[in-house]
Amino acid sequence: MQTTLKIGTRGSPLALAQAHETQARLMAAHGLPEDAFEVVVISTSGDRIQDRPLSEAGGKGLFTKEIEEALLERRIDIAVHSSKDMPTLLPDGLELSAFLPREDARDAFIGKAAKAIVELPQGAKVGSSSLRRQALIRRMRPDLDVVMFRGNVQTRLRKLDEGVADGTILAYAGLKRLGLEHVVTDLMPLETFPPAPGQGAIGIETRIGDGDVEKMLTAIHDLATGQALACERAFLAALDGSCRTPIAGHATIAEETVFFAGLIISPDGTDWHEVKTQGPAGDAALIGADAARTVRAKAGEKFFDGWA
Ligand SMILES: NCc1[nH]cc(CCC(=O)O)c1CC(=O)O
Repeated sequence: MQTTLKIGTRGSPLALAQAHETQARLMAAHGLPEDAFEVVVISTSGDRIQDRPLSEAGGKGLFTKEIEEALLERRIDIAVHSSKDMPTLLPDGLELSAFLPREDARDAFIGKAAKAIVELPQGAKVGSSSLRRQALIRRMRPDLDVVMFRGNVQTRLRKLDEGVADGTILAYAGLKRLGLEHVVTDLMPLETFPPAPGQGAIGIETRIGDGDVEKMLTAIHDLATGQALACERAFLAALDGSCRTPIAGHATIAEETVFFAGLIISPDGTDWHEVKTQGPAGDAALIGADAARTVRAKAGEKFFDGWA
């Protein structure tokens, strides 16, 4: 009997679904039994903080710190994450070494009476705590009342039932992975409501130089998703850190070409700058970083004043 591969994950229903999807793909790719793996649940600060927006509590990294410590201390062998929640800079010694084939990257609207944002009456309440979603909602419908909304899908659906809000927006990918796509009443177009960099892609973090684990992951790595993510994460990295601006970015790969669309938008949704670009998929990271320079130049440094 061989040693088990320890898969580290948060304990939320979505995180567990992602860990189990990773396990299932590894089992299928290598003909391994279920007990060749152990799913190790790790609680993170992001799971414990429920009373304020994560952007206020420290933002990215809140869902990953404790899991990365476990990885570095060899209590786990791989860490399964929502790529969207991953900081652009990882701790020394760790890397994102594989991505599973991306799910639908779009945001989904869940409405109660109104089935789409355009159908909401004047002044209706839409719940979201994501800076990007808040800004994009305000851009579409400045009249709406954007209210702070956190918690898992079940909590949010209950809040909708209780009338705390008339609608909310969540990642379609997460809802699908939870088998909850039936609650979706509308899908937001990529062009007018672009997703967060990394949305819909499961990323697997490992210790740099862990050859056995890397070899194992090669069989389940999706090349196109990896290239798209390299582009989106380079875009984010080149903008991040210097500002807390809502950022959207989405790359697709076709015929060895990466197509990227990125957006930065003021939190009130009144000012935004877009970039659209393409290039060889092998240069995905360069193209993402270049797109960040382009959009930053378009916006001017003044754009970042006030919320930087
Ligand atoms: N920050 C929470 C988070 N991280 C990843 C997802 C969804 C799954 C994904 O994007 O892969 C979600 C929930 C949401 O945005 O609805």
